[in-house]
Amino acid sequence: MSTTVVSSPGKVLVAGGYLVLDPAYSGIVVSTSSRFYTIIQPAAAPSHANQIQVLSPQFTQASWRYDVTVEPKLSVVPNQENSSKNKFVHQALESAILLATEMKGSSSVLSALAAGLDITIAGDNDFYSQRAKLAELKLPRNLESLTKIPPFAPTGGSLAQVHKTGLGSSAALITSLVSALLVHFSVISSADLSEDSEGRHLAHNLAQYVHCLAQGKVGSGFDVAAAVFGSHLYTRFDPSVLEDLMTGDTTSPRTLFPTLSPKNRAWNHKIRPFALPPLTRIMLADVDAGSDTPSLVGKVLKWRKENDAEAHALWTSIDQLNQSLASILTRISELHDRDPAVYSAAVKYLSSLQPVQWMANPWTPPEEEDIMTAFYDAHQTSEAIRAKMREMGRLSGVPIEPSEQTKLLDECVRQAGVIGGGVPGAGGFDAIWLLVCDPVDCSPDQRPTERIEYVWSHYESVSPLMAVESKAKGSRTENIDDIMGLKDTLHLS
Ligand SMILES: Nc1ncnc2c1ncn2[C@@H]1O[C@H](COP(=O)(O)OP(=O)(O)OP(=O)(O)O)[C@@H](O)[C@H]1O
Ligand SMILES: C[C@@](O)(CCOP(=O)(O)O)CC(=O)O
Repeated sequence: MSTTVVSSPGKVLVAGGYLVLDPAYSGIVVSTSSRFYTIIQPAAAPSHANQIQVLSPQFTQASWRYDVTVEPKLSVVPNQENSSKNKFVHQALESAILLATEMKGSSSVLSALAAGLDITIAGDNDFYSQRAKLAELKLPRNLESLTKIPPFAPTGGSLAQVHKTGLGSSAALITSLVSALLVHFSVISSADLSEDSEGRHLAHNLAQYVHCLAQGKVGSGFDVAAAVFGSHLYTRFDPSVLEDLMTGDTTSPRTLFPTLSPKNRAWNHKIRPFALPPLTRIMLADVDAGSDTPSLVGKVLKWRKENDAEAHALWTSIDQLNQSLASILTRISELHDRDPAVYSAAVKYLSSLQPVQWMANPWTPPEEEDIMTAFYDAHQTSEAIRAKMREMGRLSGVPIEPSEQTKLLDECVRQAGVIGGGVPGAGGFDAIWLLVCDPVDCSPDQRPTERIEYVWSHYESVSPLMAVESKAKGSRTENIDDIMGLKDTLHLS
């Protein structure tokens, strides 16, 4: 049996934090070029029938063995010699293999496991903070320096110690792992993953289920949806779809397919198309601006519950702004398609001016006016979203955009060619995102990206990430030779 490689992207929730937990609202999710990769191969040592070895070479103590029994009842049991547990990997293996036995039959699964399997998991460097590595290499914290760190670099510690950057490592990992298993066990085809097929929706439903099981709760699921479908406008599914599988005795025989089937109408999430406009670039940074507050979500939801009317008004106004931002960005893409040359000239012009100056030029060529107006609207709207999210933070007593982040973001969004920015997802001290103009024919020192790097270089707390928006829409199968450094770094033959 041949090697299967599946990758799934990370995510940035640009708008819709907290709102997206409620199916009445939606969020703008951008998927990243930074991906998680799962590589499945027949075991190197053929004596390991029905045994699965999982390896995460970027971490210490990150190798897990599982013994699989298919009949009379499926079980995936961690080997006693494992030096650590990995609930996420364990749940992914158990559920994906159970689903495969339901759909393909025990004998098909047994024959795929006959020689044992070696599974390797690798995440792009962006998923884990590279701040310490840059300091160790005595390199400045900029994009150029990040290219000098080898791909899939060892983090130097264990999974429990690693400093994550918020790109959704567990969602991307689970999505790539369960999708690779479904392909390897021939439950779905490689093509299914990249098409709007039932197979792709099955992989989505399975990944959502496993992620909820491993996290012990049903989250909004935008991170898994981004890993499966790529950038989109997300409306969550009603958590009751997973109620039966999540509650009760999960060790007793379960049947997954009736619930996870793409034909199950209880999966009522909505994935609407979205992409960032041409000649713009998302810039992300790992920020170390203050103490971490893990209970942000609980506190905000408590305030919402206790202040129903005020919260309803605030949620409604934020949702209107979020939806406006999504439609303005979509309109900007349409303006590009109408006349790419005019659009390109307009982006070059916008790149040289601060947003406050964008509408001030009386000599703007008439054919560029709509484009300038749309970019200015995007800027105004994303600033208005920030203001409302600060209000949410103030009212609920939670640092959604703490003052340290406000100072940094204000300085960034004042720069020439910067459309907008914010604190992604739940907010806090750990990250920021910016959307900047990225013109084609422009000298390097005139580029908004360079200007932002210069601003960031003055902040001890800021370390950029490499990611741009993923051009491929969600999960896909890969040829291992096409992924720079994957074979070498992982010592795969
Ligand atoms: N490279 C990896 N190999 C194996 N397991 C991993 C890997 N990366 C993450 N995991 C699993 O995911 C878990 C982390 O999940 P958690 O939900 O805490 O992160 P997250 O919220 O997705 O992180 P972030 O959004 O900051 O990337 C780890 O404990 C581990 O079980
Ligand atoms: C607050 C919330 O809406 C977004 C959390 O996003 P992030 O993990 O901070 O990127 C929670 C959720 O949607 O699961």
